[in-house]
Amino acid sequence: MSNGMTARRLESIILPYTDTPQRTNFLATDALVLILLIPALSRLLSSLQQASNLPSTEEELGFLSDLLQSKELHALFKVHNKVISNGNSDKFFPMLSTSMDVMADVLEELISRPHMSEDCKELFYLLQKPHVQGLLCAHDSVAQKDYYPHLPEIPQEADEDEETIKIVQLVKSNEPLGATIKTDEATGKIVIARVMHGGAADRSGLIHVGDEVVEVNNINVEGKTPNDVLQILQNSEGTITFKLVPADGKLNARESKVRVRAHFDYNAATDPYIPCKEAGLDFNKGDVLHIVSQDDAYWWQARREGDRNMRAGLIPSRALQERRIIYERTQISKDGDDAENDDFDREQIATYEEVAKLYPRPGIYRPIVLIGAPGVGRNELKRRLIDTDPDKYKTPTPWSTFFLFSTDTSRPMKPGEVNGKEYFFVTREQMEEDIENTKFIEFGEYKGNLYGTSSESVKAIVNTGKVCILNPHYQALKMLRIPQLKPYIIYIKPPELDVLKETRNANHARSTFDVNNSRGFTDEEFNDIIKSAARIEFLYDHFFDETIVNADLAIAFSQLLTAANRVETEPLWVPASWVQ
Ligand SMILES: Nc1ncnc2c1ncn2[C@@H]1O[C@H](COP(=O)(O)OP(=O)(O)OP(=O)(O)O)[C@@H](O)[C@H]1O
Repeated sequence: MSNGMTARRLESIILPYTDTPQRTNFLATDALVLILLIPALSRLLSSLQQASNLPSTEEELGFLSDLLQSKELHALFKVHNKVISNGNSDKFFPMLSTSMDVMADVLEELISRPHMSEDCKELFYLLQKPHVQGLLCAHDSVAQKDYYPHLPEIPQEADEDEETIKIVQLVKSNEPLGATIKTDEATGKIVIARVMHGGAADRSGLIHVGDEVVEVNNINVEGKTPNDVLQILQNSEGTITFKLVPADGKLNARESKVRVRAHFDYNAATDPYIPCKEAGLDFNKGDVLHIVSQDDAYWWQARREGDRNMRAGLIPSRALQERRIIYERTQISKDGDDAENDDFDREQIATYEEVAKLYPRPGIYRPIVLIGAPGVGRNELKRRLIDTDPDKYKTPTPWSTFFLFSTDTSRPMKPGEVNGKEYFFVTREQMEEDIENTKFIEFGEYKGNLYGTSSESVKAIVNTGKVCILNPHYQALKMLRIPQLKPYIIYIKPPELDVLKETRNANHARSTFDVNNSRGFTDEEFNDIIKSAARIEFLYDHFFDETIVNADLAIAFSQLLTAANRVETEPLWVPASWVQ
């Protein structure tokens, strides 16, 4: 990737002085940080006791001295220390950090009900009590580790003639500082390039992006490179002191709440463009990421959802990743070896999709959609699922055109056929009009008649409190994946070719490529299944909520049952627009 993509901006992570000279990486290395707040306060207290000659009033000194000795302040410190030490323990880990949002969802859900049971009424009443809300709010603050003091900015108007300097003392602890430095291109000075959200520097509230580093341990860093500064840090022992010129009036912004699902794998170590590899966050396709900052157009800060590490890492922004994909595609089409793949649907560039949690709604079940290559076994799995509870799992009745009493038709309504049972019968004109108006998820023509599945039939099943199960053609996905239907999409993947052949032949599987279903699959058909599966994955894998490999039928089916159960009972990530 060249051609003016992003100039690589070199940054160095501020690493602590370590006991061992090898600095392996950002995450694994011992580090400094922790503001010497308590020792500083004790020092202040003892100097106050000796400082009768300070130019302050008796009253002011008395107040300060009382405050510092007060039981309340000491109790607060104890709580603070306890929270910090518990925060480092694996025993205590919040299940979620957004209980206020859940509460709002529950209230909204309750209020929308025409009738409320006594239990619901009590819950509704309780959740509105200020002390319950206060408790949940406090819970979320602790879960988000939002209890560090955010110190006010040094006033701009103070000492206009003098440069304001802040002195930050740090001590070694078990985590990295969570900040990077670079040489400012305009001034040539060393500045703080980035403060990682949730990292030690961020939580201290004392180090901000743009702060100029003047001295490190009394060594002036003017004219030095970031690497020289790292060297000083590495050679230092014990407490370390930074002398910083604060950046102009800014506090670190609060975290954004955006969650995205990643549609690509990312490995910072192999990314030549990341400004600081050690600060990168690796992730896999399908991971949900909490984007905590989008301040930089090219490098976002993110945490993996559910990760206990509160320090954010750098990931490529959507804009940057899209440019990379476009560039890669132009390279591929230049090489001309992938012409087959740039047809329909590849206009979509899947990078990140904003997601939110959808909570199960009693009596309203998400449709389950089985997608896969023809012949892979979707009908078989669907049939087995329906057999477990035919009252609960329903498949939509298809629509068909017919020409009643006409002599030249191929599909008259047969005697004994009931409209709405095997098919909903409709005139061709009506069906063509409905297709035009995108009322059909999928449709096709067979022997002169149109057949199709309408989104209304899916909705009808959902509205009667049943679980709708479908196995449409994969091109139907775009029509299905809409907020009104909220489907859960399971991709049924074939196993490796030899396992596919072996399992199907052992089971005397009937080929679906044969209209009469009267023979087994040929080798060519097995190959076609594998080929078309690869194509479906290439085009649509960013739509899949889950993948089940259909090797052993019993195992695949039990995975499908588990998935169906999960969809009914667990909050799951869906496109954010579905829950707004
Ligand atoms: N895991 C498996 N092991 C052995 N046989 C299987 C397995 N899964 C499905 N089969 C058999 O393979 C054949 C084709 O399966 P099925 O009809 O479910 O395919 P399909 O994906 O619905 O195909 P199409 O989309 O073309 O209708 C059936 O005879 C089925 O019993």
